[in-house]
Amino acid sequence: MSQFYKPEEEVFCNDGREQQLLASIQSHPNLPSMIGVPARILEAIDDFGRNHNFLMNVGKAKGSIVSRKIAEKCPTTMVELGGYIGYSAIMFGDALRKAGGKSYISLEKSEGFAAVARSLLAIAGLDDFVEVRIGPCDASLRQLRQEQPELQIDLLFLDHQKSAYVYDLILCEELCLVRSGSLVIADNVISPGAPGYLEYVRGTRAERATIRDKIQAKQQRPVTSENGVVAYLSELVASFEPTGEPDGLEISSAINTAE
Ligand SMILES: C[S@@+](CC[C@H](N)C(=O)[O-])C[C@H]1O[C@@H](n2cnc3c(N)ncnc32)[C@H](O)[C@@H]1O
Repeated sequence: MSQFYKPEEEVFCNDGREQQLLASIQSHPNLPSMIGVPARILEAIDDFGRNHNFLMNVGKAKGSIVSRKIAEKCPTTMVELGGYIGYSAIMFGDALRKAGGKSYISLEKSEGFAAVARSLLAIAGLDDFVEVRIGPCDASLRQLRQEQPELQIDLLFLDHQKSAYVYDLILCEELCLVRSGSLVIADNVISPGAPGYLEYVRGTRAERATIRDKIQAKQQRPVTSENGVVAYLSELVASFEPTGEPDGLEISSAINTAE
């Protein structure tokens, strides 16, 4: 049996595999031992990815790096952009709950994927801790800000459309959801890559202001001040996709250099 997921092919999601995954877990002979045990559900999802069909999950290698960061930082609130079938929400929701966190919010635009995620989170016993919100994440982020004016995202996990990372991070800054003290972790910065995002988080203050101005003008968004995020201390942590392909996470701490 391979240790890696099946390779990613041209069609890599939304062809019924997500519902097959859920059905395979719901009819699994070991289902009783998975109920309320996140690690066992993750193992069953990984089994499906190895033996049946590729799934675009963060996977064990990169996931354990993020879980360690959660244990170190003990965030109160964590938000992920791009939840898919709930693999990262199960892994990181479990880590966050163990670290004493209060809330994990998973933003997913597809109703079908979100439905699978909610079912798997319920089996894992995390449905009262992880909230799955359906819709494009920019709209969900605005909605979150309206509902919770004081909310700060302590740990933001970016794992949706790679070209949207930079737009949505800037939106989080504009909404003061990401501010000094927040940690931002971006997946897939090597494969398939997110060059515009890396340019932003690794840029100087002036370079970041130029990128922000361009985006705000292009999207006709109101130009806002920096909200205290003056710089990111950013590092690439090399790792692997669940298929075995090299990849990496960009881990960026938002800091206020005036502090
Ligand atoms: C790579 S998958 C996420 C994998 C998940 N984080 C995990 O590791 O288990 C990317 C997901 O982002 C979702 N997505 C893409 N663009 C989005 C957007 N603008 N808002 C919300 N979700 C989005 C896709 O539907 C897909 O489910």
